[in-house]
Amino acid sequence: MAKRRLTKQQEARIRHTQRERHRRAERKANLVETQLAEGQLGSEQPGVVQAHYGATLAIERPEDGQVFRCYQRANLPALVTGDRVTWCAGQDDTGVVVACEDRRSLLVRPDLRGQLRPVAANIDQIMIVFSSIPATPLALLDRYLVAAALSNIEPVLVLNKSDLLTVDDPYRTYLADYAALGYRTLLLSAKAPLTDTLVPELRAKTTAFVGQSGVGKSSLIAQLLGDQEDIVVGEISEATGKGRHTTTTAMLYHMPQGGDLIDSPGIREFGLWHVPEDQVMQGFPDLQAYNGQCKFRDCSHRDDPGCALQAAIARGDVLARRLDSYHAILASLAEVSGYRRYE
Ligand SMILES: Nc1nc2c(ncn2[C@@H]2O[C@H](COP(=O)(O)OP(=O)(O)OP(=O)(O)O)[C@@H](O)[C@H]2O)c(=O)[nH]1
Ligand SMILES: [Zn+2]
Repeated sequence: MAKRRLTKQQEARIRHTQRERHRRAERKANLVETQLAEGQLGSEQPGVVQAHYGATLAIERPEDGQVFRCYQRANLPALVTGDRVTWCAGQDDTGVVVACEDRRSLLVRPDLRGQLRPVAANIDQIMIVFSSIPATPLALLDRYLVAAALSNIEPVLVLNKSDLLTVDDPYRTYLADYAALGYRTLLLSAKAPLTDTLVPELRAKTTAFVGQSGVGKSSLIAQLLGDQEDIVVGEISEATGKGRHTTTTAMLYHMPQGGDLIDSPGIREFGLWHVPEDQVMQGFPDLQAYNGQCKFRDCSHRDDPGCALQAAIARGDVLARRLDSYHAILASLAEVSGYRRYE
């Protein structure tokens, strides 16, 4: 996927265009309300939010894949990519969204003022991609797992670049450790066909890919989408005048071999969004099993007497590095107050 590096001038132009578009959209939204009131719109039909641009939504009609530029009724909550909606067609590939289905899951992230904003809906699973080169820190993987647990989205640990692993590579052990903890795991290479590895895991589901820079997310996604990305984004550009290079909104794609993909630069950084300190333990089911069994209620799980976690480690029932990871994540949260560090 193309990387975006914009100059200040380009950014200013984009902001200007966005403001203009927003104004036009507001006028259109009023018009749409009038049309709706006067019965000038088509009958209600199902749709999927494929992308979200300021005040307009790209709504895909599932039966033929055609994309419509829609406004949403004022009484609806903020809709996001992945939302299943009911909408009515207007003139010239436009329409209005009149209802939104309940969401199976919702990714939210704090904005610059710390308010949680929805980013994408109905994601079923998150592929946490990692590699030995560059070496992904295990605490980072654990951080993604915390974020996945808090979002109620199933994580899958994907060790990419299997072609670079040595026979006794420690990353093989790390992957096996996660499998032993009960997580789904995959070992694969973006340099090889994904037909028997990744593809079957994606069917009939909506997936997002996350992971640190350089682990191979773009390579995997490019192989999964083929030429699709251009086709889909091309359609949107035509409808809204917004080119692909200015698109930072989450996009929903259909993968030719089955399943949907929701992707954006922001979503790829998913695990680095703020995590509330008191909920970090939720991403560590193996540690959580012992939570509350320590001698002291305010046990720091370090060298306190009667710590159930330290005892479990000593018995070999818990991996020491998972507790290290837990402490590292807590420390990183305490270091700088709030989410800004992770923006
Ligand atoms: N040997 C090997 N190289 C790979 C594999 N997957 C990706 N690469 C290479 O790793 C480098 C980084 O891959 P990308 O797909 O750009 O990684 P990314 O995760 O999208 O990185 P960002 O865009 O920075 O987030 C590229 O040079 C790829 O060719 C793999 O399975 N094996
Ligand atoms: Zn303890």
